[in-house]
Amino acid sequence: MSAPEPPHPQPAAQPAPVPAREDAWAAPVAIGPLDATVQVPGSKSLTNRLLVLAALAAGPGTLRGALRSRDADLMIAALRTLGVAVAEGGDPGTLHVTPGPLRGDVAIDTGLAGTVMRFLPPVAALAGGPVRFDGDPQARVRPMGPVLAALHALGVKVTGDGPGIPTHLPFIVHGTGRVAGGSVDVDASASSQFVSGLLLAAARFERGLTLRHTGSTLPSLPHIEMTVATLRDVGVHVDDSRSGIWQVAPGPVAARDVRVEPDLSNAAPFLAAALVAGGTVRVPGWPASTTQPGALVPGLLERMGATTAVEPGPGGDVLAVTGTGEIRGIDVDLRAAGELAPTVAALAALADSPSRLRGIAHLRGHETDRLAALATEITRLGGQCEETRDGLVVTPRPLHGAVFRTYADHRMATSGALLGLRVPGIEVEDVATTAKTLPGFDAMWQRMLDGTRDGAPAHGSDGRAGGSPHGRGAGA
Ligand SMILES: O=C(O)C1=C[C@@H](OP(=O)(O)O)[C@@H](O)[C@H](O)C1
Ligand SMILES: C=C(OP(=O)(O)O)C(=O)O
Repeated sequence: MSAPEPPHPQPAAQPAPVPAREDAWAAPVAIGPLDATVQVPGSKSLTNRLLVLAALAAGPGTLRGALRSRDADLMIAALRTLGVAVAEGGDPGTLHVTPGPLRGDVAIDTGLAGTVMRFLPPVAALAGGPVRFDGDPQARVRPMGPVLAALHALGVKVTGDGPGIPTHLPFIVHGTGRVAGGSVDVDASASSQFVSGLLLAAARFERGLTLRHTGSTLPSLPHIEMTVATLRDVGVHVDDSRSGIWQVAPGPVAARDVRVEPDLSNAAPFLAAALVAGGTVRVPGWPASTTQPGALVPGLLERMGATTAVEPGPGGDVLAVTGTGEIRGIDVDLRAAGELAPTVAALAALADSPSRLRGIAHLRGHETDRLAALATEITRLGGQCEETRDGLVVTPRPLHGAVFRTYADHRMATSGALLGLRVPGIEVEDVATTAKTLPGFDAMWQRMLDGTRDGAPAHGSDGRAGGSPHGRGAGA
């Protein structure tokens, strides 16, 4: 590993032990190698982009395999509030979206969803009146300024509780039914979602949009590429040939019938579990090509000691990750895939050598300050994890059980679960926070440990492995 950066100023005291809350979840310890297949629901990022595009489309469209979780349901509720009809099909993952004239004089609850708070203000600018946005207390500290300043620069009135252009929730976007569009500069170094939100609505601006990123760094580029790809899939012309500049032509958004890929970032902790416990974890439906940053998961896990294989399955490719229980430290720039940092940090705390995670200063504006949260909670378990200017340095130490605080952050909860596979006595506070993107996470985690598939026992009463071409619990 290269020389670690000097640590960011740390609190002098060790984190105090916290008493277990009644809702704390005793993370199960793995008692042997895993052999499980985990069916992961639809991608949050794709579901919420496809919902927005369906709402802006020229006619009714359908999403299949859509995520149903707090973030997705907040998006659905917000679109309904704006006058878009979203109806469930035969199963909850099928959503029929019928656009309508966008209504003003309404209020939108963003919860803690970055995709809702950053993607919908440009849509609200197309509504026929003021749209008020507010969210969870923690949402009120997430950065919003650049997207609101961009709307202001494009001629949209945006007001907050104080003077000037607001930089945080709550705020009001004063829709007039039209946005002239044109050129705008945006500093997206705090979140790629500022770019994605503006691009998603831009084809409906009269002159389209030319957006230039002005900041020194740009996180989550795959998520911007996902935005561009989903726009092109609905017939919108996007020129991204110049680095840091995106040009969206004005024009209709086509209605589509689309299938949502599984959420590869949510697959990450399950696949990482194979490194911690040893054995094999498989995720069916692994896309052959994708713009999801979770595409980096196999390579990252290989660098940390796993072997990976893509196997053909009845419902498409199955990614299989196999570990021995030995984990290697890693020095990695996670700028492109900050969502994976909590999983990598948990693995790093269990590794046999130090790790350095770089390029993720923007995680300080996620669901919580994720760098501080990870450093505090890994330290609470007896580990050593220090913040740097743009990441974390993790030095493995023997860990012990404690309450693992989650700060309303779903990915803190999944990190705690991963650590708990090896460290007895970890109690994950508020595991229900995983409902942000993965409701039922704790039951899925237990099923993975039981080696079951979709709740079915892995072994029949005769003790033989359940029938599938891939061994116990496998199959799409
Ligand atoms: O556009 C998206 O769907 C997302 C972009 C990323 O945001 P940041 O660029 O703010 O990290 C990512 O972390 C988030 O979970 C989802
Ligand atoms: C940062 C995340 O979410 P959000 O979409 O709320 O930004 C995340 O899911 O890791």
